[in-house]
Formats: sequence, structure tokens, C-alpha cells
Amino acid sequence: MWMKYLKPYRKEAVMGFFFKLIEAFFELIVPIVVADIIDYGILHQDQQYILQRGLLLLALALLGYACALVCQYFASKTSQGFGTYLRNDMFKAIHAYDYEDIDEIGIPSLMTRITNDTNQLQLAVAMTIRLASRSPFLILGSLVMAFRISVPIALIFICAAPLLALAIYGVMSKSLPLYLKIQKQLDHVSLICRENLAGIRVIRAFSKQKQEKERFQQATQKQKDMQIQVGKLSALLNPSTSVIVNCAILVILYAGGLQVNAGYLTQGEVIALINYMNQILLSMFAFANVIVIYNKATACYKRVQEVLAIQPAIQDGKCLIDNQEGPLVTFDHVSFSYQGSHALHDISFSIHQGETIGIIGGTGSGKSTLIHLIPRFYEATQGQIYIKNRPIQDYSLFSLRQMIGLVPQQATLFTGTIKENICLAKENASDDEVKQALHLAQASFVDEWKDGIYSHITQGGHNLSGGQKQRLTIARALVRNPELLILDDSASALDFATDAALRKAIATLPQTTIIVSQRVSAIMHADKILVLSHGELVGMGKHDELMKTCEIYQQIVTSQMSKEVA
Ligand SMILES: Nc1ncnc2c1ncn2[C@@H]1O[C@H](COP(=O)(O)OP(=O)(O)OP(=O)(O)O)[C@@H](O)[C@H]1O
Repeated sequence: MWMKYLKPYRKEAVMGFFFKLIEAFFELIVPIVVADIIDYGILHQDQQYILQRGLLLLALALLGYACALVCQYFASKTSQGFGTYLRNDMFKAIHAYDYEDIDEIGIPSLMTRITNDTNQLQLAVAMTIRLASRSPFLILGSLVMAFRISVPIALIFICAAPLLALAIYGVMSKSLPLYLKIQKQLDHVSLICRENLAGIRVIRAFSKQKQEKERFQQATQKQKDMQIQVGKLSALLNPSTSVIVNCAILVILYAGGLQVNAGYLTQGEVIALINYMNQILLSMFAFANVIVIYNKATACYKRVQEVLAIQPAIQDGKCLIDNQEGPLVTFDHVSFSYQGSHALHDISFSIHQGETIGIIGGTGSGKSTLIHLIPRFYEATQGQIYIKNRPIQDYSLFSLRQMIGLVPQQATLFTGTIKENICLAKENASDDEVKQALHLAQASFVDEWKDGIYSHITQGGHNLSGGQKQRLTIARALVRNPELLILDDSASALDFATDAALRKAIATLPQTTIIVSQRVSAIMHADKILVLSHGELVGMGKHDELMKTCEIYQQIVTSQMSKEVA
């Protein structure tokens, strides 16, 4: 997977790698130049030489800095490009998901995966370019340089380097699992945060601020404790490695001193060896950091891969909806379960063109599930659904969904103007068409606003009342003149008068309509009423027929209509 997303940026990645190696190469030369200054410039009091070498050091530093900048540029370009490409692909994959897949992973998890997890992978890419090449190069380079200066002293390096690696490994192996736990705890903290921000009105309405603050405090406290624990462990790293490095430097000084006295080494070379020792230590630290990032990235990689691996089970058909005769929708012994739990059982009915169908039933009886099968948000587990006498799977999803104007139970609006929200259903709807749809949906309140249909809707439609939001979503479904209008309990926030006016307006339209409602008054005049109970179709017919034949319908009517009708 990595390679697919890195492929378009491979030139940049190679360039970044290359410039980082040049920078490391300059770093390796510095101790030699310093040694020259000590051995020749200071020994012979040659100020000209010291100045020249000093300028060379400055030039090396500037060149190194320039290379680091160029590498940073290419690393950022590669990692940002990689992240963007990956995120776009994930977004595309999520949009193709069936509802079932979305239910399974969950929206908060999808959000974390597309934001945090991809960021972590992006960081791993950048760090691979910036550090993964530099650190091993510097460690090996320093060893080679040490061997070039003095083989016996280089043997001290050979002993010290594995000890250093061991000390770093010891601390890392203990702290890495903690880093992963911290990452999970961070997910938990952000989940509480998101839940609280999204549900702030509910929390205030039930005066649950204190409990929520405590819940948040507990989560952040746990995270703090874990951070301190990992901090304590990491704090061991410095003293332990310093002891090893300083012991090694002591031995280098002692053995180097003997070699200087014997005339095998110069003072400058001893200083260079000490510098190389320090470089090995710093490079090992940097490499350990890369390993931490890789470990975090591995966990994220799995989560990202899961998102990309899901293949939608619902396949697109090829046919377009035409003007064929026959019932618009037919359910033939349809059953449906959510991951094994039954929601609909053996449902059969037909809806003819131009009819108004009412669906009623208790909470959780399967009303929404039933209508979600018509646009193929979910696929029937058993039985067959036909649209105009053709199996629903034959139709292209686009054509099928274009035919339907669905007003979901929860009114969802997007940031933008009212017109932009309405035009979601019909891209090029004119102002007049939008106004007409608003008028039909009893949303004429928009006319009274200063900016009319160009009034702004804030995120989630928070500047509108529940009833206003519902009417706008109804207008959105109406603007495209759908062949089949489905209202899923979408007038629940309207007062009785507005609800009645809305039904009257809709009844003047030629399209087929399905009204799902808990209110008998909303469906009692329908051409056919379906009564659902525990996922079963327990009654079907007109109001008067059901009053005689369906006990559950009678119960619903008596519980609701005693005051209104009787
Ligand atoms: N996404 C889902 N995953 C798992 N189970 C679900 C899901 N949606 C609904 N259910 C279950 O399926 C059953 C039918 O739910 P459905 O939403 O269709 O009922 P409903 O009649 O529309 O209820 P309401 O009138 O309260 O909206 C319920 O038992 C519910 O718990």
C-alpha cells in the first residue's frame, strides 16, 4: 500500500534522501577539520590556517544547513502528497461503503482513521526520508572514520556502540507499548470531547456538566499518568547512555593519551575520536525516535488498511429507470437482519404509481429499515424487491436514487445558503424552483428573512429550529420532483396544522408517496397503510379496513385518536 501512494513522489523521496546523506557527509568531515586546527593551526600558532579552517567549518555548516532545508522541502512534499493521496482514497472508499460497513466501523473511528492515523503515517514517511538514512549513515561513517584514525581505539567504539544500542533498546522496549496505549487513550479523550461538543445541548438540558467534566478529567488524568510513566522511563535513557559514552570517552582519552605519548596519534585526532563517539550517540537517539514513530505508524497502518480493504457488497446495476408499466415498488417475501439480528421478516406488498402509502408501527418495529431497502442503503437478506417489475439490483444506484426523494428521520443540513442546501437534490434548480419547493414544504418562513433563500445556514443547521430544519429537508426532496417521495417520520417536529397543510400540499402532486409516521393522523387518509410490529407486516389496507381487521392498528388509533377523532 505504501508504494502505491509514494509512487507519484518517488523522485522527491529520492532527492530528499540524497540531500540528507550529503548533509551527514558534511557532518562527518567536521571532526577532521577540527583535528587539523588543533594539530596544525594551534600547534604552530598559525592564525591564517586557523582562520581558513574556521571558514571551512562555517562553509560546511552552511552547506549542511542548505542540504537540510532542501531535504526538508522534498520530505514535506513527499509526505504531504502521500497523505493527501491516501486521505482522498480513503474518502472515496468510505463514500462507496454500504451502510452496514459504516455501522460496523463507526463514524468516530472513521474520522480518527482519516485524520490522526493518516497524519501518523505521513510523519513516518517524512521521518524515513529525514532520519532513517542519516542515522545509520552517521553511525557507520563515524565507525569507519574511527578505524581510519586508529584501529586500536576504534575497537573501543566497537565495544561501546552495542552497549549503547542495548541501553536504548532496553528503555525503548519498555516504553513502546506505553506509547501505543497513550495513543489509544488519546483516541478516548478525543471521543469524549467530540461526544460532549456534539451533545452539548443535551448535556446542559440534563445538567450533566459536572459528571461530564469529571469523565473528561478522569480520561485526561489517565493520559497524564501514562505520559509521566513513559517520561520516567525515557528519563533513564540519558543517564544510562551518558554513563556508557563518558566511560568510552574516558577510555579513549586514556588510551589516546598513551598513543599520543608514543607518537602514534595526535591530540587533534583524539578530539576527533571523541566527536565521532558523540555523533554515534546522537544518531542512535535519532534512530530510536524513528523506531517509536514506526511503531505508532504500524498500528495506524493496520487501521487505515482496514478502511481501504472494505469492498462494498452492494453492486451497481446497469439499467436506468424507465417509464415501464407495473407496480412502482414490490416487496416479495423480503426479510432483513442487521449483522444477524432480525429487523424485518417476510414482508410482501406492492406500491402502485401515484399511490400514497402510510407506514405505521411502534418504535423499533422496522419502519425505517423497510424504506432504507428501497434506495438499496441495505440489501435484503432474503426475498426480492422489484422496481417496475424488474429486480432492484438491475438498476444503476444513481438512477435508482435519482428516482427517489428521501427525507430522512434526522434532518441533516450543511453549512452554506438555503439554496445551496436545496440544490443538493437538483444542482441547477432555479430560484423559482427552490421557492416553489419551499412553498410546498410549508417553509415560506424563508421569505420573511432578509436574505431569503440566500440566508446562511450554520454548521448542522444550528441557527434553525427543529421544525424549520425538517421543512427545509422536505423542500430539498421535493425540488427534484421525485417519482417516489419518502417521508421518514420527517414531520414529527411540526405542529398539527402545519403537518396537515404539508400533507394537503403533497397530495396535490402526482408522485407516489410513502409516509412513515408515528401519528395516525398523518397516514389515515393514505391509499394503503402498512402496519408493522416487531419487523412483521401485521396489517395492510385502508384505515377503515384496518380498524376492523388489525388489532395492533386499533390499539394505536385508540391510544392516539381518542382525543382528536373520537
Ligand atoms: N444500523 C443498525 N444496526 C443494527 N440494528 C439496527 C440498526 N438500525 C436499526 N436497528 C434495529 O432494527 C430494528 C428496527 O429499527 P428501525 O429503525 O427500522 O425502527 P423504526 O420502526 O423506524 O423505529 P422508530 O420509529 O423509533 O424510528 C430495531 O430493533 C433497531 O434496534
